[in-house]
Amino acid sequence: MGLLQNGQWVDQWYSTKDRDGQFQREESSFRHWITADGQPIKTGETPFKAEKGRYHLYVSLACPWAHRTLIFRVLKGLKDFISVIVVEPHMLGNGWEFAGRKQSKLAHHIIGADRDTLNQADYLYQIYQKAQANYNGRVTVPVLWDKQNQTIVSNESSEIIRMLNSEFDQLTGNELDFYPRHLRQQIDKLNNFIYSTINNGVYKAGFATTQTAYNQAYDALFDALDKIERILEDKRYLTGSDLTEADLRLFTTLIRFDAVYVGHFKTNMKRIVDYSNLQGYLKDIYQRPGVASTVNFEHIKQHYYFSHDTINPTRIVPNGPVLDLTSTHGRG
Ligand SMILES: N[C@@H](CCC(=O)N[C@@H](CS)C(=O)NCC(=O)O)C(=O)O
Repeated sequence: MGLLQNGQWVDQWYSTKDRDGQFQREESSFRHWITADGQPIKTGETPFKAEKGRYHLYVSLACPWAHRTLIFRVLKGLKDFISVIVVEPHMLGNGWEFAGRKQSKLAHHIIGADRDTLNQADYLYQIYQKAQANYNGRVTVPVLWDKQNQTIVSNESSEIIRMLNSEFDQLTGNELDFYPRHLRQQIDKLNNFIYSTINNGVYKAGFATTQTAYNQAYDALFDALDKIERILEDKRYLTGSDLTEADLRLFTTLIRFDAVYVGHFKTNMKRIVDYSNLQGYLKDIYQRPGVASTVNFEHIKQHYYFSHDTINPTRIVPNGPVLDLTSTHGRG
């Protein structure tokens, strides 16, 4: 894996040297917004109007951030409006790759990964180069691509899901609102807490290169899970009886937890199945129509165990665990 430096691909792992062994996620670079009427949210910004067939998502089925966008695409009835291409789960020397001829020898094709039939790229970094020839930074999924202007609208999942939540409603007629005005403050607060301790917290534990950095992340993560377990004691979802963005953002980490993070990232004080409220809540969301179709455990496990060879040098991908996500969730 690597990054683009002045538009050139450089194979390089995350550096934790200057931060006492702590992993820090880089800020996303493409931050434009699609709007319903095509008016940019800030004056002078490039306009991107919500239109059927104009936009495209490049995703990995393994990635929790990309997963958010896939869930919103399904729940907001956008499958016929926004197309999708899935990268291979193995992220190696060339970063994210598409299925096809030029695939590196080590990475192998996993069912469910696609060729880039839209831009004919072999690697995701070529999509970034196409959008900005001298781009500097990491090459991450998800990418929201504009077919009309041949550029990246956004590579920030938290903002992509906001656009999908509201800006296409006039076209789809789907007015489900996962970020309702009256809950925004509460959702934002939950998001901040869950992002730093849980969503990114598992990575902080897994990518730590000192015991102290790992310990800090581990403690904050399990304190946070205990807190969420208590919130879910008398509420079906985080803010009450309605599913919101905060739940969907938490879900993509919870669904990977027992399958990957417990072992690979050493977040092993407890599994999600050991928490009665969290496990029921996880199943409840998984069983919502459309959600299970966005979950691919083969891509999830292949990605983490195979790509992070500093953590798992043998690249052996475990066969287990056996997960039960379809039995009654009991959260009604
Ligand atoms: N802030 C970004 C983060 C996305 C992200 O870090 N994606 C990971 C995969 S889970 C990635 O593509 N990493 C490649 C890299 O860092 O080089 C978002 O939420 O959209």
